[in-house]
Amino acid sequence: MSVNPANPPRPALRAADQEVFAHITATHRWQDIINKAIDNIRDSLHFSEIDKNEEGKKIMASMEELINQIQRKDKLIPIEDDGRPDIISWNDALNTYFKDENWFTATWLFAECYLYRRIISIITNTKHWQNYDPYFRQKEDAFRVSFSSIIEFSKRIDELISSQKLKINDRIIFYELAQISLWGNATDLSMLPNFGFELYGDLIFSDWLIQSGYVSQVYLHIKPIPWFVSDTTLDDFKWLLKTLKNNDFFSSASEIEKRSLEKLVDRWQSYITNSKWIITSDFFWTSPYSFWHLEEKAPELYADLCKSHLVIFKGDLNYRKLVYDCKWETVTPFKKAIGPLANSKNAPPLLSLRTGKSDVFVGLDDGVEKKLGSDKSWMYSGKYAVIQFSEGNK
Ligand SMILES: O=P(O)(O)OC[C@H]1O[C@](O)(CO)[C@@H](O)[C@@H]1O
Repeated sequence: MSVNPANPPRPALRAADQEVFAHITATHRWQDIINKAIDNIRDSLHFSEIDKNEEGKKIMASMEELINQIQRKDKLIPIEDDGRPDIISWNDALNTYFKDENWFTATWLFAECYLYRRIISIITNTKHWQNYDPYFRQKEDAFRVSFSSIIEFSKRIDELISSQKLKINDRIIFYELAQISLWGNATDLSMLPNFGFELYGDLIFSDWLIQSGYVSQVYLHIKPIPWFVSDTTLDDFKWLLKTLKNNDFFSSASEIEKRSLEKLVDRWQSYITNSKWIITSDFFWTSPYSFWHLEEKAPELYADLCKSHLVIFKGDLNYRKLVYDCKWETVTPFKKAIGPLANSKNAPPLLSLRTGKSDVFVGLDDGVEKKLGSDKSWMYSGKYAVIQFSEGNK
């Protein structure tokens, strides 16, 4: 049988397997995430907006029903059409590969992506809440607690840029910024914040890459819908730039600090105006498919990525999609585990920055797994990270 979403190259991770982290996410984490979204909607109800409130209450009821479906281990049902362009492909994948499966027997990758897509369908199918982001409040709170690091980095980037102009310590700076970008992703919004600092850290890194002259353009691939709580949407991106210039938000910052933030945002906005930063989005990123299917399912996106000198994948979900979220031996070479993305014609050079938050690691040296012990929580604790590279096949 060919490799497909129900038949990954190695046995799939499934929530039904009580030994794996997938099980914990399906039995606890998903419900926490939905409950927080329900709380956010409840807090957004406003006494004067009767129609909107009624709809909000219906959304909350549908989300509660979603929790019940998970707890009862119901079969996965088609996603209600919400008019978004990916709905047909989603339901095709469901019917083709997971028709009689439930939340626990389907592959973890499919079931988890399906959960986030179901949430968005509930919200989109309304009049007053269509563009509501059920995770925005967590993202905003996360940003607030990163306040001092944000200010610190706006000052530091200026210094980095001037030291770069003197061509000092390039390698060290690159290494440090890549690490900030990597560890900014160490936690999850269901536990601790990551959006606030993660996106900011990634933009600081992109800024330096442009300023250093190492790259002339950066494509930032964002999500077309709210996704896995902390993932960045276009609204998040705009909000970040606006908020960095918001004197009220940063009211306790000194004048010098405010000026450094303003300078930073002005530069970032000029990158957008001058097409040095290109913000782009594709529904493939919020599809249930592993990146093994990138070329087949999103040929134009794949062709665009192939033009890049380096494609950087950030985060745990991207890693799971790169390696097909299955039970590889930890010593499996990274390039083997990413399959076609390493060896298809024109495959681009690719770098993965990932802190471990799920049950899959590849590319480890012999003996490393043994050293880390039989308790497999090291894989998903967020304590360990991998930086892995494939030179592609140009
Ligand atoms: O934001 P990231 O790093 O992609 O993390 C998402 C990951 O977090 C988890 O939800 C587990 O905490 C995984 O299911 C998923 O792979």
